[in-house]
Amino acid sequence: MADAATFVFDFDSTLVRIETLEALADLALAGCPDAASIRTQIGRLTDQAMAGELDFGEALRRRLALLPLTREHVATLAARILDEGTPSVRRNLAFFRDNPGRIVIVSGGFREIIAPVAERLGVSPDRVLCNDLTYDASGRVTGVDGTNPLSRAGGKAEAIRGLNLTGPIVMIGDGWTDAEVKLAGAADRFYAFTEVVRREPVVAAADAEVASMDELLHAEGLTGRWSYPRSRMKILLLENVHPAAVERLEDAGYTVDTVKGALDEDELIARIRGVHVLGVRSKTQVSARVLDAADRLMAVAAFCIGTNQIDLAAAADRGVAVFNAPYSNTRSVVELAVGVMIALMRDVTDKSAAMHRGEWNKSATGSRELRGKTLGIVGYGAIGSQLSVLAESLGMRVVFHDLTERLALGNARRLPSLDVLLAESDVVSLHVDGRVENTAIIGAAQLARMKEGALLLNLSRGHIVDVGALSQALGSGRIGGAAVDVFPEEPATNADPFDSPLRGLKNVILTPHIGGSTEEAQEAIGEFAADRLLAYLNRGDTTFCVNLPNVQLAEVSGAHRILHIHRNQPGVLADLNRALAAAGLNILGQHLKTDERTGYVITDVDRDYDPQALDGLKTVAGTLRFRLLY
Ligand SMILES: NC(=O)C1=CN([C@@H]2O[C@H](COP(=O)(O)OP(=O)(O)OC[C@H]3O[C@@H](n4cnc5c(N)ncnc54)[C@H](O)[C@@H]3O)[C@@H](O)[C@H]2O)C=CC1
Ligand SMILES: O=C(O)CCC(=O)C(=O)O
Repeated sequence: MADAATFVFDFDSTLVRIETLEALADLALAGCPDAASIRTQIGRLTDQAMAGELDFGEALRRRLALLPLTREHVATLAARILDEGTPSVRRNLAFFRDNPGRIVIVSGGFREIIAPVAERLGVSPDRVLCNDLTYDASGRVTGVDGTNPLSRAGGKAEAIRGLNLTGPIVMIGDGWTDAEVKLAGAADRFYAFTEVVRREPVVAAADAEVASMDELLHAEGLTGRWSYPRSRMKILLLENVHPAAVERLEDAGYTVDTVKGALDEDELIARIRGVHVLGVRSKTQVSARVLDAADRLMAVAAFCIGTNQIDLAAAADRGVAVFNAPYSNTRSVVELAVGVMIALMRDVTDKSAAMHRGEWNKSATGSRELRGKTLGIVGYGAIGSQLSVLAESLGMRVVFHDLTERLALGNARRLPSLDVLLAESDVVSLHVDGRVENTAIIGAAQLARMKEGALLLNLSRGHIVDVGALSQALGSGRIGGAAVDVFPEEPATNADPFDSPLRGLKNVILTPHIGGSTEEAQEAIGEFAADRLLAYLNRGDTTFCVNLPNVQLAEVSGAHRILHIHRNQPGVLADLNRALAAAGLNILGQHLKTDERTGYVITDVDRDYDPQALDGLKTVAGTLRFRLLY
């Protein structure tokens, strides 16, 4: 049988996320007046050596000579070096512990610092190849042991050869001295490790680049902490999603790309290949055509409440989960609705505009209080019912109409139809969702049923109102004023122009779809939606998913998890379990949840199985998507 590969790891910026010598310089130079200039010189020498521009041994000697380094400084760094582990190495300690005979550490760094890390990783001292510092009688560092090949240029290749390893040798590191090992013929493969630092010449000289231990193990066909390297999973976030989301997703190890504005269908089709997760807000249309072009897509997140911009059924039919943030901007919309109601009642915006033109018009005519007026809320969901509470506390009477049964809060009264509500209300506020059937539910006929001079608010979706009819009703004075935040056609970015028949009308407040645009709401949405995505990607949890059955799941522990999304048709679970049994997989736990369209089966199995056995599961009739998680 062929010998298994030996993995030879560099230390600085590979197994740990620091450059040892720079950390020692920080300690040795604390309080030194020339610290900044010495540090700059040391940093430059390190970079030159790592990029292959300066002989390594020469750079090491020059750097040590610049430093008043003592045994205490070295001991201080050694005491805290375990805290400096590279994140993906810390995640994959099991790989090191399970393969003690296959790991070597080779470094131009120093034994006192490397030893604690080697011990934690289970690497025996004879497989730790590094420099030994020399000290004078007072404990000051004088240099390194010059007989050690690692104190010289090309020393890594020589040191590795000295081990007389059999089988393939795989070198992993971030620096030029690591690339040299392969160039000198002392390694069969060289991976440029770029989790901590990415050096172009090193990447260019490598057989492949790996941005984490997970990618390395995946590239070498080995089992790591995760079933798939997260850094290879591409997340594309459009429409200026809050940085809190980017941070959360990147911290979890995923690769995130952002785009400031919305993309149109063709632009999105051009960008979607290779994307595993797409994040949008209200403007990007995720159509069946887009989903067809998506070859890797697993999930879409609407970083907002509305999901009418996403073809939910088409996504479900392709096994793509869709999430939103149903409550994170609710309060912001409600506060804006209250604000514009007061502003319309008091004609604030027209009066303010007149003042800016230098006109003083102090008059109470047409200005009214909210107190005692009737607010008609159309759509008594999260926003509508929250508005109901605030409006009552301002002294308004609240009536509402909803298609489904809703709990009337406070003294709010449910009305049997939209028409009755329109006839009773002094202010009508629309908070229905953006389903296609709601197109133009407020048109000329409905406006004609409203009280003379009543106010209309639309902070839901643009297509709900026929804006041509509204413009006529406002122009004729039939409707006393309107506040409109959403439009049938909205510019894709802030740089694009806006037009509407509502422009220039008296007592009309137009806002650029900012109902949910507060700092608080955007941050909360970013965090919530990112957490939902992570729960789905990392453990298969579909809580709050709007197009697949919701299943709440704990972290996978001591098992492998098989996620199977299928068309809801007879016999799928039986077929799946037959396939699991045929593959000899031992089931530890299983959940099935279905809706009228789709089924979702989660099966936790013993880790001990032949991975090829899983192929049979993908062929179960009705399968839409299959995923393995651990
Ligand atoms: N302007 C903005 O920035 C924002 C706008 N929105 C919009 O507000 C909408 C509502 O949000 P939520 O209250 O959280 O949604 P929700 O789903 O909790 O409530 C919507 C309610 O409308 C009802 N409904 C639907 N069609 C109806 C109809 N024709 N007649 C009567 N009732 C109807 C539903 O039964 C439901 O109770 C969102 O779907 C979104 O389109 C949401 C957030 C920010
Ligand atoms: O500002 C946004 O992203 C859209 C807000 C919105 O309309 C929603 O949450 O549904």
